[in-house]
Amino acid sequence: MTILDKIIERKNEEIASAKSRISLDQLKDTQSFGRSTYSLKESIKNKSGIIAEFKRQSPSKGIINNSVEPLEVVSAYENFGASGISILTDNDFFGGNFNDILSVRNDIKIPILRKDFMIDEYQFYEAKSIGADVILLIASCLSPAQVEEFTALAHELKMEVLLEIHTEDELKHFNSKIDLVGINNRNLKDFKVDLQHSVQLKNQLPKEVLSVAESGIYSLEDFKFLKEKGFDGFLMGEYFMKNTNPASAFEEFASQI
Ligand SMILES: O=P(O)(O)OC[C@@H](O)[C@@H](O)c1c[nH]c2ccccc12
Repeated sequence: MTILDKIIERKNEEIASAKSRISLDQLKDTQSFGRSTYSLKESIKNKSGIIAEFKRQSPSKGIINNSVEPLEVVSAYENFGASGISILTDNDFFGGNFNDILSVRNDIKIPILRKDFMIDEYQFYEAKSIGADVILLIASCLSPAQVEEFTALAHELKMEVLLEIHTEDELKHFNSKIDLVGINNRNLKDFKVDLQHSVQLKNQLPKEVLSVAESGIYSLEDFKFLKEKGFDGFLMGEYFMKNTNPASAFEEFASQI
């Protein structure tokens, strides 16, 4: 059983228990009041392209940073030019929770990506109710038909979709309704990072599609390499979060690009 299988198994239990507390019908009545929606497609074109991730821990790295508050970190990311914010809401494996989005959404005026393992329509209503603008769909957890169905649902709820792929085979999950395609430089099965592989995969996507390089961007050189190869967005978590002060790490990085 891979780590991804374990995460999905646990996610199914988590969703079942959430449904027993709040039914889908009840959830549908919950509005994300007081927050306008922001487009990542727009913001990626107009700013640095960096989607900075608030990430406390991960299965591959263990604890990354357990002593910073989401608002102090993500508002600095916004101020220093991030195109968007990614916030992990998976608790068991990544140490995140809904409150990490709830506690920042009224102060953040750039798109917020709810980063989780989306496998059930229930989670899309949850995402909307906590104030997310963008949803991640991971191809390796879904069928192409589910990707289509969930994309339509996200759009109905006025959220954009970032489809994450990692293999050539997963290119078949792409459809023209998808807003952005993320290519994960990290293989979720063995955690290996390969930037060249991502570039090769990107070149097989239609030219006009907005592309995001995800994970394992650990230096200015990595960033510049991927930018040169035509990526529009850059999803970066650990590089900033591993510092005692992620905000100043972001500021320094942003001043060099
Ligand atoms: O911390 P990194 O290596 O910069 O990676 C960020 C982000 O890409 C990574 O957290 C991620 C990419 N796809 C995911 C899917 C689920 C959970 C996490 C992820």
